[in-house]
Amino acid sequence: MKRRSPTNTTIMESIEVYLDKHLNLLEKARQSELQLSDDAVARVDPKLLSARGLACLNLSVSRLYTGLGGKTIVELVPDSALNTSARIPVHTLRTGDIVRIEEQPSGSAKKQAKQELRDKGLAGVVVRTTQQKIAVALNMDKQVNLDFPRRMWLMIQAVTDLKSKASKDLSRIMTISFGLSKYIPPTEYPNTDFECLDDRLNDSQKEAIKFALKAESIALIHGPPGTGKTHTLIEIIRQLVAAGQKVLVCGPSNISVDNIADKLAAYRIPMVRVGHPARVLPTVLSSSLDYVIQTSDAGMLVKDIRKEMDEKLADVKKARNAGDRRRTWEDIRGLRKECKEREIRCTQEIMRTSKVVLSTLHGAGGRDVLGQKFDVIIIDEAGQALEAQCWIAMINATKCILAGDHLQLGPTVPRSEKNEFQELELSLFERLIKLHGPTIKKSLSVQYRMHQTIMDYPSNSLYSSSLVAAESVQSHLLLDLPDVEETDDTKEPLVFWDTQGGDFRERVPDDSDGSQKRSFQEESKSNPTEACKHPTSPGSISPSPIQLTVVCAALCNLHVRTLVKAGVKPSDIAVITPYNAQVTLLSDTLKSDFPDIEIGSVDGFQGREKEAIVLSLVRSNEKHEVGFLSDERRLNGTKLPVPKIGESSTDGNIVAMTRPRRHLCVIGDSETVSR
Ligand SMILES: Nc1ncnc2c1ncn2[C@@H]1O[C@H](COP(=O)(O)OP(=O)(O)OP(=O)(O)O)[C@@H](O)[C@H]1O
Repeated sequence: MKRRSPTNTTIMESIEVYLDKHLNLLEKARQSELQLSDDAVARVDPKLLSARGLACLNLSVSRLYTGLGGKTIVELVPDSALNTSARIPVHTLRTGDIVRIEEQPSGSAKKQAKQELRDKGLAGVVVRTTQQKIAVALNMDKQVNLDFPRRMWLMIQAVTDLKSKASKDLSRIMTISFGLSKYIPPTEYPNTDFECLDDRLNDSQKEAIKFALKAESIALIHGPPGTGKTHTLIEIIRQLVAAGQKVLVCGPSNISVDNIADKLAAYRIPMVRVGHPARVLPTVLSSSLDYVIQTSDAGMLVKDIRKEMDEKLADVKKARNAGDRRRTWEDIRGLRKECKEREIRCTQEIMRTSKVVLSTLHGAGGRDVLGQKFDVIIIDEAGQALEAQCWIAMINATKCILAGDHLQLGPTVPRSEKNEFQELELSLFERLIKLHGPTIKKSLSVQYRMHQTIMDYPSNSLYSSSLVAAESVQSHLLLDLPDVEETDDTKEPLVFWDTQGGDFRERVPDDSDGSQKRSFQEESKSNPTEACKHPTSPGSISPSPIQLTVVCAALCNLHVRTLVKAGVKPSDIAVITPYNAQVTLLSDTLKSDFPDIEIGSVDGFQGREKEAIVLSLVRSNEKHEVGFLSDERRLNGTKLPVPKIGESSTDGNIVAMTRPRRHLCVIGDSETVSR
């Protein structure tokens, strides 16, 4: 029998099938997201949302003013008629979060009346939170309303474009991505044509840089945690700019883009960061498009218009009747339009002259970036991006460099009971490696973050023991930091507080309100014992930091306090937990004493590092259910070995375990987690 190889026609057909399937899943995901956000915000009792830290109730408007980019900012404070305290109750809202502001219906209001109030609500982005106020930039302009369904819509557009191109003019990147062309790696790197601008680069980084610069159309850089992926990309960007090329740098999240912008800022390269200023790191704000516009000559004119808008906004309050009010709003709308038009002209000029443009992958689908021509597109954290997200930026590209680690958290897809979106979890980065094998990538191997002991577990379980700890970090400990005393904790890189056997069952909120709350409960567990402020009997808990020791009680608070007492700065510590409810509880108990401590979720901490990480795993129940922790995505597609007490620690969050530099403390029930 003769073996036949597939013809181009059959391959084209299979590409079409693949893209159609993708489109179908994205559309379903969009519908499901719309429904979910509806469920979460519209149908769940606001009190329940507030108890989860996802909403703030009983606030009133204290001020309206115009902020960066001509956006109307509304400042909210506790309503004195409904609150005894001037402090906003504990919540998890952070700068950059997309929120809705709605008038609160009275408890007795009819369902329809409540819905009407909801429909009148406005979306916005949190620009500032303090204990006394929350400021929100209102989204008057639909363009900037990048909520999840809209982001899905951008992805659907990208795949639709891809499908139409697939039938006529496929670029080289596309033929490689769909297996129509073989990947031919740039095999020769004459040393003469490459001189590093950064003399600290190690050999694997230099190899990856040469590979990426030489590649004709596409190159992948695989960077396990702390191996200097961002560092390597900075050198690539500097080299490209030095060669007169224009570069678009993207990532799936704001933080992935800002990590690069932050480091690039030191080299004074003309760059601009596109995106909502409230969602940009403060250190990057001076490169943000809105800021650059504001400080330009054209921006000065815009500033005057904004001043006039503020005066008009103040006039709205003073208006004597509905007619006056309507006319003032019309004036404001006119001024806002003028402001926008001037800003668009100014934006085009800035985009034209910037050598480096940075934006999220979704931002690349916005009008500021669309229409610009780039020589190279760089995507960082590509292992975390949905394939469709990458195509938003790559659709017209002639050369792409993708950097990432497909073994860390993959793309986040909407949850569904039937697991129907699982196929979307395969990132383009991972698919390309599967399609073309290791020839399409170069891997970085020296890590500059973790102590050797912290590194060993992720290295052995995920990276075939290929990671090497740089000399500068392999034995560094908390006690080596200035002003830190030597204690049992500060001289240990790895501590496991095992709550197994102790009476530390998790708290499930009262379910008196019916089944609609179940998903919230399932998503958000808290374990008050792990988070409690005053340990019940600290004397009975041996704080001896023996690696992976079984102790009766493991208390997150106690551990943090012990570290701080030994001289570790709260700003060098982060507490990570997979559940929002635990974040709220920990914020409640720790933040007032240590405002600089970071408390967050596993997903939110990807790409970050701290000297010490306390990982609170929460789950501890009779049935030994691990729920979220057993999520394959969080296990990076790798089956974890069952831990043997005293031998190795394990949890579903290896990613979180790769964030500390000198000290990792894992708190959890070894029996629950091992199952
Ligand atoms: N060649 C090098 N020499 C010395 N330090 C380095 C080198 N490369 C990177 N580093 C340092 O290693 C740390 C991690 O680098 P970077 O943030 O670029 O890693 P990463 O791979 O992007 O990390 P992750 O993806 O895990 O967040 C940084 O502190 C960086 O300064």
